[in-house]
Amino acid sequence: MFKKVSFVGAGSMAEAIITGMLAKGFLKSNEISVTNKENKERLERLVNLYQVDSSSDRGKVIKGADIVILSMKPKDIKDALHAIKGYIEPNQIVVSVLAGVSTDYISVELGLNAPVVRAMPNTSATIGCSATAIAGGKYANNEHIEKVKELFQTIGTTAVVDEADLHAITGLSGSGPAYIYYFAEAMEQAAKDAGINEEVAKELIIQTFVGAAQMLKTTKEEPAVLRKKITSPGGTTQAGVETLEKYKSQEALIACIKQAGARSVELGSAFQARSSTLK
Ligand SMILES: NC(=O)C1=CN([C@@H]2O[C@H](COP(=O)(O)OP(=O)(O)OC[C@H]3O[C@@H](n4cnc5c(N)ncnc54)[C@H](O)[C@@H]3O)[C@@H](O)[C@H]2O)C=CC1
Ligand SMILES: O=C(O)[C@@H]1CCC=N1
Repeated sequence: MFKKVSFVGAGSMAEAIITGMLAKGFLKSNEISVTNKENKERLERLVNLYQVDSSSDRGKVIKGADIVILSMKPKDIKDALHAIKGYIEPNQIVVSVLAGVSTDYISVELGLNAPVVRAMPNTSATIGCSATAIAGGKYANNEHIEKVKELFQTIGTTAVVDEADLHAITGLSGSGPAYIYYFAEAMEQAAKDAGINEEVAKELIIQTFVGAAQMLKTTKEEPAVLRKKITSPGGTTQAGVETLEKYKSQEALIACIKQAGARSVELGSAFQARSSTLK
């Protein structure tokens, strides 16, 4: 069991994970400790909403934690690592949810052989529905990975992957909910254009997403097979999908996911360059 989990960075991803862990009763509020950079309001928000412990004293936040979760933006990682490296205790697992930044970079900047594990969750963690990919760095053994898995299982499903795959996975399931919301926005606009009551449209759209996701999960049928079952020859679905094809929508979505993965590589390579100049 965990005694304490600490967050360095108190933004939306930290909040999503905290909400999920508390909702599952994985930890009590006072077993979660959070620190942030300058944004005091963010810290206050988390303290007021979730009664977690917080401090601007990084040593205090990190002390006694089983897991220290790094949850700042990639641009802030170097400063953050330098500010905490003096406080990391032996056997503490350092978990990074940052897009692109490698475990090697984190180990080099920390200057420690601490076990570093990367996790790529998504914001559905807020309601216990994240899809989290997990990869261990060179100092992380199976036991460390299992512990991190245990934590992230409280906020959804987990999959242990090779670190090299995390770039593509970040573009797929880390950013993934945003693509679904983008699609939902388009459906809302189409309903509005058709003069459908906003509340009615919202409910219909949400249930359409939930139902389709449940169909994929429950029937385990291929998406293309499920789609064909809806598509009557010469019917409405065919007319709709043909329009999607006219706009090359599938190509656009594939390019979108690849581009997001490529951005993760780009973010990561900037950090690789910096760490190797330090060696
Ligand atoms: N938002 C998302 O859907 C997902 C985000 N991520 C990753 O999570 C990380 C955080 O993303 P968000 O929570 O969306 O960002 P955010 O901007 O909401 O939060 C980042 C927080 O880190 C704090 N911070 C900056 N420098 C710091 C330092 N030196 N020490 C302590 N705290 C510091 C900032 O004050 C801010 O509150 C990013 O690296 C992102 O790649 C991963 C998966 C999904
Ligand atoms: O947009 C980003 O960079 C982060 C990583 C995955 C989701 N959000």
